[in-house]
Amino acid sequence: MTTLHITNTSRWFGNVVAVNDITMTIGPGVTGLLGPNGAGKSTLINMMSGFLAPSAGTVTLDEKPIWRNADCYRQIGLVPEREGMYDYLTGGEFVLANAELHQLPDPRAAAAEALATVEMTHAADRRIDTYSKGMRQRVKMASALVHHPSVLLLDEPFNGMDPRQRLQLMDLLAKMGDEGRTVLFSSHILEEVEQLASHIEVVVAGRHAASGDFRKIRRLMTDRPHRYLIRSSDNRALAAALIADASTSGIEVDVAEDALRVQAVDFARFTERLPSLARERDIRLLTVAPSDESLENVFSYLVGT
Ligand SMILES: Nc1ncnc2c1ncn2[C@@H]1O[C@H](COP(=O)(O)OP(=O)(O)OP(=O)(O)O)[C@@H](O)[C@H]1O
Repeated sequence: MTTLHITNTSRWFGNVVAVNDITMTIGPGVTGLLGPNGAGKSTLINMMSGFLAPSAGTVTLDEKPIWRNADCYRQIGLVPEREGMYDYLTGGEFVLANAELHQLPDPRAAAAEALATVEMTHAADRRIDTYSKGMRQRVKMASALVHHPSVLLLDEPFNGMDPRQRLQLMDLLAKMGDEGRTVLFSSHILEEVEQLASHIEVVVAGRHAASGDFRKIRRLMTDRPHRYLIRSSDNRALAAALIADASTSGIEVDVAEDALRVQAVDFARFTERLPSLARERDIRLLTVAPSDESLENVFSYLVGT
């Protein structure tokens, strides 16, 4: 069993605080690290993989600090977000180089096995600059897996993959999680995380926003107050009906937009009541659009900013 502990960890770059006093534990199975762009996910992953020292706090693997600890590196595989590959090598040579760096007893066999795991054997002798983005991603994955690490860290691994490649990678990660490996992947796409990880850690603006079961956190997100932009055949009559209903806490008539801006406090009740309130008054609903659905807003709600 391999467990990563991040304890009161911060990392700053000059006066930018990328990670701000985060404490979390990542155990065996698949964990999703979710957060909008710039939240600090890559910085966290780089500290977990030993590429970056924490400015404060500790990052440990089974109680041992990871920074400058070669024993830990042997247990960790990293699939970085950046491309940064030697394009003039073939995929096979690239994976082999990593097998040799790890001083594996039979680097060729290990490289061949890792390439087979990601279904890249057929393209192993082609230069990396002829690969598609998805193929590059798979070769990076093979290189991270070549030494059979017990911890696999992946930074935005699904970026640029087509749906089939995405499913393949999801299956592979799920299998590794089931085998008892500690797998952590970052993403800013809720649906991606939902499909693969039952346990998630949410970071927003460098801070730890939520941790735990995906469904619990999804419910928190769904239950938050929502804002809508509504256009109808009679905005003022609809506004009067909505303000009398307990599902709504605020309404603004936006004359310029010829619309209503509505704050719904009870999401489930609001989505059920709005159509009936309109129907009862012969009002036609023309537009009902959420106006605060960006991930940043959803996440900000979780951290209470
Ligand atoms: N080497 C660096 N020097 C200066 N600032 C940095 C450095 N690395 C990261 N940052 C800053 O730290 C913050 C967090 O960045 P980080 O890349 O960890 O976020 P992220 O959640 O991975 O975002 P993305 O999904 O866009 O990669 C950002 O404000 C970023 O600009």
